[in-house]
Amino acid sequence: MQRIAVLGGGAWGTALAVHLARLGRDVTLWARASNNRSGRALHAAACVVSAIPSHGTRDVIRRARGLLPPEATVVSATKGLEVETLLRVSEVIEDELGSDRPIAVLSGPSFAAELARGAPTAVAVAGNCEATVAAVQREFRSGYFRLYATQDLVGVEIGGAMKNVIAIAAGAVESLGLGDNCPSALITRGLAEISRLASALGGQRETLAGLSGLGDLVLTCTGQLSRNRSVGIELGKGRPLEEILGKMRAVAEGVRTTEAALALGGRHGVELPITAQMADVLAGQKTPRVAVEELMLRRQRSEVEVE
Ligand SMILES: NC(=O)C1=CN([C@@H]2O[C@H](COP(=O)(O)OP(=O)(O)OC[C@H]3O[C@@H](n4cnc5c(N)ncnc54)[C@H](O)[C@@H]3O)[C@@H](O)[C@H]2O)C=CC1
Ligand SMILES: O=C(CO)COP(=O)(O)O
Repeated sequence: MQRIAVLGGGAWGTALAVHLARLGRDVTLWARASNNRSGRALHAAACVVSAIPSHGTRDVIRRARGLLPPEATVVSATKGLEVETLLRVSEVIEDELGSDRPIAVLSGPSFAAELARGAPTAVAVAGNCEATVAAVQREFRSGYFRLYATQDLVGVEIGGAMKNVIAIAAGAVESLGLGDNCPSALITRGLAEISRLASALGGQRETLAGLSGLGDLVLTCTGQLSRNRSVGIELGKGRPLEEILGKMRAVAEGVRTTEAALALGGRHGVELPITAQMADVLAGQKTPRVAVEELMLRRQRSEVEVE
């Protein structure tokens, strides 16, 4: 798997390309403004890493389809859901490239800037076939990058997508200056909510206790580099969403994922109280303070759910 093409010239695509180049892989980075040479590099790729934001993935993969060798592995590094279809990103890729295509998903606590400078980082890798997962584990690992294998695509992708929703909430709570109890409760009940949705979709609850669940949730809810958390911080200051997003150059996936996750929960009869409150906050229908009050006054219940 020496020849690798990375789709997406944003922070994450660039960090992964830098990492892979450091490992001696023959890497081409495809960004929106790329020329034909980068397009042609897809012909020779043994592996294609997709780090396009979720809303652009289908279009980019569709355009790359004719250029990709049939056996090339596609590794999704995107964290989100397709709003129009409520599909996970690996499902979007499969939809476009067919179910025979080897597909893997990389997700876990991994700020792009930290991977780019070689800070120790561990992630989960899931896939539709064991050999594909093992190959990605082997090809991407380094002294500072470690990959844990799993077959649970659903758990890994729902964990990666949903943590961004809770991170926006964590940022908002931080802005309100409510102390340390409240963010801790938010992370814990956020994880319960993510696990509930993943489980209803066929994922394993244990996956959500791992790197692409608890691990990434803690990082994104508390890390200074998180864009999603920073959106929440600004919302907590009373700024309207359009103004916040208008000033941001990078993608905050949690904004779109909130709507998609809520719809997915509705479709599968899964209650997502924090996500539902965040949807109202993002729509400007409620302040973060009112959302916290309403969450606190919900009917009290057992902590552990019996399925
Ligand atoms: N930045 C990070 O630390 C990490 C990001 N991710 C995930 O990676 C994905 C990409 O994030 P970043 O690279 O950080 O975003 P970014 O905001 O830094 O860059 C996004 C890139 O995608 C391109 N783009 C935007 N819309 C597009 C479209 N419709 N079609 C084609 N290209 C489009 C932009 O031109 C830009 O090059 C997201 O799903 C994010 O959640 C995952 C792990 C870490
Ligand atoms: O996914 C990430 C870290 O694992 C990056 O989070 P943000 O998109 O909130 O910056």
